[in-house]
Amino acid sequence: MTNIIELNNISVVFPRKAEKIKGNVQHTPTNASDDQKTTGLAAVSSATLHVEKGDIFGVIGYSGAGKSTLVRTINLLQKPTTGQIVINGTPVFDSENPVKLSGVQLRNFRQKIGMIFQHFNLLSEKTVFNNVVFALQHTQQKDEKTGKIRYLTSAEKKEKVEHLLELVELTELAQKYPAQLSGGQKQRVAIARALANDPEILISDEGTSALDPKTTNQILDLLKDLHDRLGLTIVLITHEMQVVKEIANKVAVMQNGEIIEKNSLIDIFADPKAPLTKQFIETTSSVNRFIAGLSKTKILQNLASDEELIHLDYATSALEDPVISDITKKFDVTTNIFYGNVELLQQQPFGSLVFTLKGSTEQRLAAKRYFEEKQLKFNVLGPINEGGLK
Ligand SMILES: Nc1ncnc2c1ncn2[C@@H]1O[C@H](COP(=O)(O)OP(=O)(O)OP(=O)(O)O)[C@@H](O)[C@H]1O
Repeated sequence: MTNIIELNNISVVFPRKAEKIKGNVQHTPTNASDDQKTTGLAAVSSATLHVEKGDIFGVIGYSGAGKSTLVRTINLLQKPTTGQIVINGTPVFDSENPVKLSGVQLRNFRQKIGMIFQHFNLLSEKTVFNNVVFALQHTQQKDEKTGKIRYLTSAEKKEKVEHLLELVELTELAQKYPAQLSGGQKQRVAIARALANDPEILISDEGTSALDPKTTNQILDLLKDLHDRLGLTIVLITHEMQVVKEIANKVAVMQNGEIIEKNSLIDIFADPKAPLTKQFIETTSSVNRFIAGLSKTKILQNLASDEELIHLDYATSALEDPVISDITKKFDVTTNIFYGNVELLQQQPFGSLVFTLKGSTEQRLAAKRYFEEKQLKFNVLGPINEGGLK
């Protein structure tokens, strides 16, 4: 697969205006100039992000981590201080070998990168139809008869907008104004507008953050559907791991202007390295809360002498066997599930189970060896020794 977006060693240093700075980003990038080191605050430090065509790349971090600043460099809404940007194989920014883009080139390049925002940014005095058609005002195409480049005709624009509104299922609301729409509907208008110039890349800057959970899922389903149908590459900024989990295939975690971890979604969830990544993952699962609450239950005290309480994570990349039913058949153990949350991540089972394993010492050992063979992470939560959990 080819990289459609390459952000290489990007740093963005803003002039030091303490009152404007939300986070505590006190460091400067190693490749910043001496001047920037003394006068600037680094919103992004030496960040490298490669996005392949067709990726849905989630960029996650808390407020002030530098996500928006980094992602806004993709369409040069934010100029990096240092680094290099290559879009679709064409360098569009390089601090070492400056790239000169004319106003028209810059506009054409930006038109191919759609963007949606948390607060939709619709024009309140324009109807849904006119909000979308607005994005076509500078659009040009080759005239089929004359071969000359010209602006779209009104009829062409109308046809295009109608098609876009159909894509986002808003045909009936074409003549409504933003104030008459729900948040989800407003974001659909913004998506239609973002797609007006047939972009290959769509950037969502907290596009679902202002929406309730049900509407968030509907918008994420729509984005996934548009990704599949139009072959879009999507870069999704969010502070919610659940959003990433729903649709992304890759993830980058940002903290203090740096990308501290990046990987495929499955590998991030299966083997998170940074403490912040672990924290984000924990927000999407309640297994740790369940385990922490065990002491308030009688589950551990009530374990029989031939019983263990097991916490097992489904987190391997190729797990298809029904392991629980396997162990009961193969090793004649019995199980009782107390907690279970297994879902599909990129079509692979992922989640956790907490269950008792009952049988002779040998049978239980054989079952645990089987988990090991399947490369499943597990730990024994009980019985409790004097020293605490075994
Ligand atoms: N134009 C600017 N001038 C000065 N500082 C800025 C500017 N834009 C952003 N910053 C600062 O850069 C840092 C990173 O901000 P950024 O908006 O990229 O973070 P974020 O992770 O997207 O957070 P949020 O979700 O809150 O927008 C913050 O400390 C912010 O205050």
